[in-house]
Amino acid sequence: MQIVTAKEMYEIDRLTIEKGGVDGKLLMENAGRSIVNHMLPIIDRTKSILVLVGGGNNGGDGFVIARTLLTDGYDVLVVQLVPDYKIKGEAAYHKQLWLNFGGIVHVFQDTSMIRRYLLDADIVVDAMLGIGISGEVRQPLKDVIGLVNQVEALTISVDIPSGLPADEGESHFEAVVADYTFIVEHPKMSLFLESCSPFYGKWEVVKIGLFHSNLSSGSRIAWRERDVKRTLPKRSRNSHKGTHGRGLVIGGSSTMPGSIAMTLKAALRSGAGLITGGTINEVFSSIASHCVEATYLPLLGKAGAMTTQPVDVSMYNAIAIGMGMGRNEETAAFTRQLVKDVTKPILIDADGLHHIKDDLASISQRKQPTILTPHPGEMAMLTGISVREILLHPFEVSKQFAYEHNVYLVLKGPHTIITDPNGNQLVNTTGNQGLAKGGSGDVLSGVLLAMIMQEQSMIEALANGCFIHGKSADLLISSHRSTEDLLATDVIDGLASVFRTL
Ligand SMILES: NC(=O)C1=CN([C@@H]2O[C@H](COP(=O)(O)OP(=O)(O)OC[C@H]3O[C@@H](n4cnc5c(N)ncnc54)[C@H](O)[C@@H]3O)[C@@H](O)[C@H]2O)[C@@H](O)CC1
Ligand SMILES: Nc1ncnc2c1ncn2[C@@H]1O[C@H](COP(=O)(O)OP(=O)(O)O)[C@@H](O)[C@H]1O
Ligand SMILES: [K+]
Repeated sequence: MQIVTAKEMYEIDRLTIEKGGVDGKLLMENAGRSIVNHMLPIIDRTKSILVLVGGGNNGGDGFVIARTLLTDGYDVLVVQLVPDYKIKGEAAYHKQLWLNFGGIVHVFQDTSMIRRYLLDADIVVDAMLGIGISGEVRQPLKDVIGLVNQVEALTISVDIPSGLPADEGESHFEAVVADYTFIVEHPKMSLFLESCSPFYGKWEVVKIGLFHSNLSSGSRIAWRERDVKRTLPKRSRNSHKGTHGRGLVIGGSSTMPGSIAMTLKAALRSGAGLITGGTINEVFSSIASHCVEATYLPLLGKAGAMTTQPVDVSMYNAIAIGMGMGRNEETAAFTRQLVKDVTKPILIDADGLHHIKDDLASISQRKQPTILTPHPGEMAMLTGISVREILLHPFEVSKQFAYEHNVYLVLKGPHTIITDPNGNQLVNTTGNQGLAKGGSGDVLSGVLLAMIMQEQSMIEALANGCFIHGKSADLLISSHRSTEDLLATDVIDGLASVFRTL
């Protein structure tokens, strides 16, 4: 499912009309009708429906929705928020159809009129502003958006909640807080931004028959279950433990022994053939009892943390480093040296990211894939860009960084963005706030390590790992866990139910 900017969406519209020969009026009809089909399970004939129509094509969709519902016997009222002369083109055509079919258009007079209609409505269809918004919302729409957000009625937004930007980078907006949004054809970038996603409510993408095209701006795809099912390698009946990779996890320190244990266990639970934990002597005993299936590589420690030493990694297919290592300077030097020497794919997380912060130039020279898995705070530390700016432009910041440093970047969050060194991006669609707890990242690293050792493209392996990790949390909170009590170790246990369905 391609994620688009407003500009890309207009380009796809244009191609559909010019190359595909599909009339814009037909597309609008398709959009309105498809949205009604998606609305039917959540509305019923006893409810009164108010359609708020703006001056662009989003409003045009609103006229089609109103007509489709009216002809199906629903109680529908249309309020047009702009003067008649502003309704043009395809929207004017569909307004005329609405009138031909016996519909009435109530033109906006003042906010008290809107307040009255809103109080009488059970359902509000928000077709005021779509992806054509520019600048701050003007009056009277600004007030109307405020009123829509005050009333009890169920709010259904068409394509995008009115007032919300489609793209990243906007920090000031006033928008409808929708209960449902039916997104036309492609999710817009803002659906995956922390500041914007709550406005969408529950969402679904409705297909209207647009042209399929490869955008010149590179691929940006929402990674869903069907993608995982398509790309996840199947375990052969004849496989042996060596087939699924031999992985090394380096981490842990006297104060943080648990994190490496979680990474080891998660890797094993995600199909890795053989996993070794590289950690200091004083940590072994405490973690070995938690993960008896792993083997261990003793490393030299000083003051409870790893110190500089050579490590033979020749027998491993991939390495994960950083979890629970601590920030000691000798540990940092050890990490930097290892990352430089190792000619295997290497995943760097947590403290490991701090250690390589000033060594990104040598990372970009690596011939084998380097995978960095920062959360926004770690990304800020790596880039010198504030967390606020990162969250405002996560797609752009990720793309620049991955390209500049020749790395695979997994920028973690409610919508984790995975970027390859060419700037292709996959966005995870699973996970919930139960994961916002210590240890979730360690588990993710283990799942990712297992994935990258199995045959699949690197970016898909990372996206599959993120999907599986989030899905485990989703299944757990839909059964016997809550977002409050969910623990990282539960997410490891939950991996079984995810793999059974894939
Ligand atoms: N080809 C088509 O006809 C299709 C149109 N579609 C719909 O069309 C929408 C995009 O249509 P448009 O490009 O006409 O854009 P919009 O419908 O988002 O709105 C543009 C209108 O809003 C006004 N406006 C812009 N910024 C404003 C602000 N800050 N405050 C107040 N008013 C403002 C403009 O004056 C203009 O009248 C999509 O979101 C989608 O709903 C889809 O149905 C897909 C197919
Ligand atoms: N609100 C949320 N919704 C969905 N996933 C989340 C949320 N918060 C965190 N996560 C996921 O949980 C993991 C947290 O990783 P990280 O921040 O490194 O945790 P830690 O360092 O505590 O182990 C990431 O995979 C992230 O995507
Ligand atoms: K809208």
